[in-house]
Amino acid sequence: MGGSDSEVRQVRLVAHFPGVNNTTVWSDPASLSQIDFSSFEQLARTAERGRFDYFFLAEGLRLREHQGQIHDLDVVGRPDTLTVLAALASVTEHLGLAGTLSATYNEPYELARQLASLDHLSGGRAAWNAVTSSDAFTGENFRRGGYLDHADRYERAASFVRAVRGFWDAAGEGDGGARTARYHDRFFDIEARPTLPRAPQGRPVVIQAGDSPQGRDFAAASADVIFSRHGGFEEGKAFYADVKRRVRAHGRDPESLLIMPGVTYTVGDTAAEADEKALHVRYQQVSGQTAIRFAESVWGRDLSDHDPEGPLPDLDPVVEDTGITRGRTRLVRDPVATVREWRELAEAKRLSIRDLVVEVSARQTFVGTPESVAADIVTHVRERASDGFVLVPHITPGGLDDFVDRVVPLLQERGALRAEYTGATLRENLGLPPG
Ligand SMILES: Cc1cc2nc3c(=O)[nH]c(=O)nc-3n(C[C@H](O)[C@H](O)[C@H](O)COP(=O)(O)O)c2cc1C
Repeated sequence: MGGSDSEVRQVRLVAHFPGVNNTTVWSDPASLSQIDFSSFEQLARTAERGRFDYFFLAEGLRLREHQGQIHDLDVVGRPDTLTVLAALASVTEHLGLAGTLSATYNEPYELARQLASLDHLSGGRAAWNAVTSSDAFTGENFRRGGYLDHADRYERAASFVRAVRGFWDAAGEGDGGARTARYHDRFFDIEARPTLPRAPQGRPVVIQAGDSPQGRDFAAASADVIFSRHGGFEEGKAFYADVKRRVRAHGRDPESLLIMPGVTYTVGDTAAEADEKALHVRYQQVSGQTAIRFAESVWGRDLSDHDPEGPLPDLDPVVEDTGITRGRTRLVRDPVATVREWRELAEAKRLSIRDLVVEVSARQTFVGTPESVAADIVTHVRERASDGFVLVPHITPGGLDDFVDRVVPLLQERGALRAEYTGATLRENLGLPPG
């Protein structure tokens, strides 16, 4: 991508269909169903109008729980990833279609076949976010696969991705258009021939999301794209440098792995208006009840008798895994240190529980006028804090409209975003080497 330093580096853009958490302001009348196809279609069409690289679905294979009850402060439930993407293939032409599918709970042959099918149906636009899935209780839904330790999940994922790629490669080779691919290791014992011809991309695009050293190495060894949480400028630069170093250590061209942090944004006519809007959105995202549940997940205790508009609980967190909140991907690793930091912050800024949760959990990455947001995005990519962004809107499904109408044209004027799609496949549009 990018080319010489005098050229403007191209910004890669991804539209994240909002998940079932409180990033979306579900109480806003503009927020519609997270299940109806019309919502997926609207967001995908908007992304394609904005010349985004791909549309992206996260996945949760079990409903979130809090204190043994379904966590129902936001919306609950979402349809199957591949089914939605297949339907979207018929209402879009160029947009990539990326689905999160767990390497812990699926089977390589089946998934390789499903992704190859999506690649055929969409004319070369399929992508797979190969996650390991982080919570043991999801494993209860999959008795056969069960749950694995963190390190085992990455070992299985590496073996899984190798097998999936092997099946993609075995298509179109050998007698009758396919050769037998064999995988025998600790996790798999498979000998199979693909049932489809070679996919248009050969190998559909593989994305990785996982932040530990093992996760980063897994991506450095085998992914085309990383979906990260490091959207801020300095943390983004540190993450970018770390991952590209790992990519080089695996003997790969650093440009062959794209780093795409998830970010949120608010645009306004003036900087002051954008700041005001952003703060308003944050308090809508974090209701009093949401703040208490968030605090409970860190303290590991019932805090329902606390006033969200009052001071932080004068209690120590319960350190052992109480399972009070299950099914979130973002868990605090060290509750004692986190609570200590929060106490200091709350005292210094005189924050209530709700103010504190707003402060630590829901800050938008880009806030400003369309001009300043476009300039910030170009700066992040130029300075290698990222190769682009996964935009997570706070309204479902219309939340990308203002970005596409107001920021995209400015990125195009600066030469940082394509005016038209030029590649035949997602891989080509992303500027990745052939699969
Ligand atoms: C940005 C990001 C997004 C993720 N999205 C999902 C998801 O949609 N579904 C899922 O099952 N796991 C998801 N995960 C979980 C990871 O696959 C992984 O299991 C978890 O982060 C633990 O690995 P780590 O210690 O390497 O981060 C996500 C992780 C990250 C960092």
